[in-house]
Amino acid sequence: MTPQFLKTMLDGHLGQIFATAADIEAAAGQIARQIDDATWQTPPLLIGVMKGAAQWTLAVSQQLTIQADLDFVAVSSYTGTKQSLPKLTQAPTLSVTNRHVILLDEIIDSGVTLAFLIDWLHEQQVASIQTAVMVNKPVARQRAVALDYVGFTLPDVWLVGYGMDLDGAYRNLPVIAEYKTSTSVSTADV
Ligand SMILES: O=P(O)(O)OC[C@H]1O[C@H](OP(=O)(O)OP(=O)(O)O)[C@H](O)[C@@H]1O
Ligand SMILES: Nc1nc2[nH]cnc2c(=O)[nH]1
Repeated sequence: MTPQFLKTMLDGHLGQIFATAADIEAAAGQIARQIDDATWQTPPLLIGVMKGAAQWTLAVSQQLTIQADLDFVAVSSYTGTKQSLPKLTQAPTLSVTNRHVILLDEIIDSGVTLAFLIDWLHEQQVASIQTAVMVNKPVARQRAVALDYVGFTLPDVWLVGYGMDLDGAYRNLPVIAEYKTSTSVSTADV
């Protein structure tokens, strides 16, 4: 049974629900355990990629039991479902030089955003970079990016919820859901 409010909010565009809030918290917890168990010469610096990665960054960072620093960058490259060149609209406030950075993003799709940020972090002379993504959509990859921690690997459909948007909407949905660009009326899931 799909909560009625999701159907109402997405108004005929709701497709498959791939993960609930509980599934996402559990995936974030497993990743936090792996980060806990890794060997760190200095506390890692977690950097969330705003806006979309806000929820994911907190889900992972709040389940860590080791000391870690937390910061954010803002990058924007999508208007609707169309991508343009990524722009760094906000740099981290902490110094990243010589830091062991964990980049957290809620989704990797073409890979252009994370590849751009990884290049930028190398220019700032970080000590190391790891990546932790909530969703890996590998089908349309254009830039290869090494993924250290992955929550869910999903098909090539437009996703919304848990930070993922369509023109700014739906980020607050507590699930990862498919947004169908063509509307359909179904009674199967009522
Ligand atoms: O792998 P890619 O194809 O580059 O896509 C991934 C990026 O797309 C979204 O960013 P968006 O530009 O929509 O900004 P947002 O975080 O503000 O939603 C998302 O937050 C990722 O950062
Ligand atoms: N919201 C959202 N942002 C993306 N950026 C790249 N792929 C996606 C996607 O499927 N959904």
